[in-house]
Amino acid sequence: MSAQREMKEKNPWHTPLTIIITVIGVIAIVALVTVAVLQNRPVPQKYKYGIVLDAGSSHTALYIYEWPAEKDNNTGRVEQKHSCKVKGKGISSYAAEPEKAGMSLTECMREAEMQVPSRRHQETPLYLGATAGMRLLNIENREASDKVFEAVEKALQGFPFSYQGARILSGQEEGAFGWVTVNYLDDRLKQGLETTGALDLGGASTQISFVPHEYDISESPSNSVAFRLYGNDYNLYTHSFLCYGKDQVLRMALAHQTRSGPVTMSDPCFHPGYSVTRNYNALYDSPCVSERKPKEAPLNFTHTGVGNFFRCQEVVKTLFNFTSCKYSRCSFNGIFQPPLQGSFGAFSAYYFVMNFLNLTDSSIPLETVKANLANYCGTPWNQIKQQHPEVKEKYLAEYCFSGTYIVTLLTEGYNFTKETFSKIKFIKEIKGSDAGWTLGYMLNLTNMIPAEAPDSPPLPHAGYVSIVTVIALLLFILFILSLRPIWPKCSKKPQIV
Ligand SMILES: O=P(O)(O)OP(=O)(O)OP(=O)(O)OC[C@H]1O[C@@H](n2cnc3c(O)ncnc32)[C@H](O)[C@@H]1O
Repeated sequence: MSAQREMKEKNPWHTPLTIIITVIGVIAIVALVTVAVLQNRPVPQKYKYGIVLDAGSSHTALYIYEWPAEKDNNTGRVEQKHSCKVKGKGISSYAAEPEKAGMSLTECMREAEMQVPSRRHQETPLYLGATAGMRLLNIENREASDKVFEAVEKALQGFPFSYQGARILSGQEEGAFGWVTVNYLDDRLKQGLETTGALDLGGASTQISFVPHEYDISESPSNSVAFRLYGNDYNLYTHSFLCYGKDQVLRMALAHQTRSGPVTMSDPCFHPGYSVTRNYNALYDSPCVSERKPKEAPLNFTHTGVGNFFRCQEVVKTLFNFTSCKYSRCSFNGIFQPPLQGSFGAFSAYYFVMNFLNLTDSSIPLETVKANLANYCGTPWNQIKQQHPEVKEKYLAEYCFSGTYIVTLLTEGYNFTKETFSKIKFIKEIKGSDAGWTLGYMLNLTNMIPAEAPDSPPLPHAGYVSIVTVIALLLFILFILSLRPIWPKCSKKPQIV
């Protein structure tokens, strides 16, 4: 009989109910994990672009910025993708032949056409902001300044971008947007950290911007800019000194030393052995010095170097007026300045000059900076030229003057002490983007920095998917456990069917 019976071991879990529950559970988990994986797979990033032309006094530079396309609602990071230095001088130098100002931009604009994907050309905003060179031309000859803008506009409209206009930035805007750039790139604005001040030294103007500790805005309203960024309020102090950029201040120093119209001038700010012939008309051809032109002067004068840092500092100090101040405190020329606060980023010519002189390291004490400058200025011109054959001779000749000016401006002008001097970082760029006003200008015009902090979901996406998956698994296990009463009983004996 037992031979006719078929004996089978029956697995107690093999009931239809448990099989169905298990299959559904497994499908659900696979589905969840698939969704999680698909949601988190890296998708090719799409970018949007913006172009800003910085039409400075000494030259024009083009900057292309990019940011993730799906995040232009204030959360994506804007970065510099490309920059192009326009060949030749700044647009203000084309006052006599304005069309050439427009033409000068062509090469960099063509580069921009290549850099920005063509499907994005039409929606890419293009701005041109002019600074102190055009401010001076506008003061000197309004008509010529308008003509330069006309030519530039015409040239820029010929490119396929969304042209948003060309204008002169006020000194206040230049200072404030430089501050925005530095603090945006350092992530200080989004995180609500103490901000860094911005020191910008151009060719024709210089800017100082920082958030003072205790600050009575009403003392000098024209020096204050209020911002609300990412939910934080900032009362920024900013001032731009026209004519105190590196090139114009040199003109002022030369004008001061040639005020009696000499044939030969010995200059402590230039190396011993340096000697060039300069033209009086060319030197005084700027609103920064034109009124001081000596009545009786020869056509040219011989500019010779003596190379003495301390005497050069005395010359530079004569360019600052410390006698009148109608406010509680001033920097120079009767301009209000509250006490300095926090650390500073110094860029543009501050960086070019201090980098050449190997003085960008903040740990170098102020006294050592001065001693190095004294040594550098005293070095004969021939030796300097031999040591730096690769550097443009115009720049090379001026580093002694510019270094002396920088130290004097910072200490005597802005009142940095030997303690606070070490809080200045000489920088060219931050995280791959150049320090300067252009990025801040574009962020402002495209409303890319919101006044309020954007509401962000409490969890990042990946965290959210993981938590949902874990909870689903737990629920599934609980469900299985809740079915315990109907679980088949295990029997050790084989069942006979
Ligand atoms: O803001 P404005 O005043 O209009 O001037 P800019 O925009 O032309 O000024 P930049 O920051 O481009 O340059 C500042 C100055 O530094 C000079 N410069 C540029 N590169 C330099 C280098 O390598 N060494 C020394 N000086 C340099 C340049 O000629 C200017 O006089």
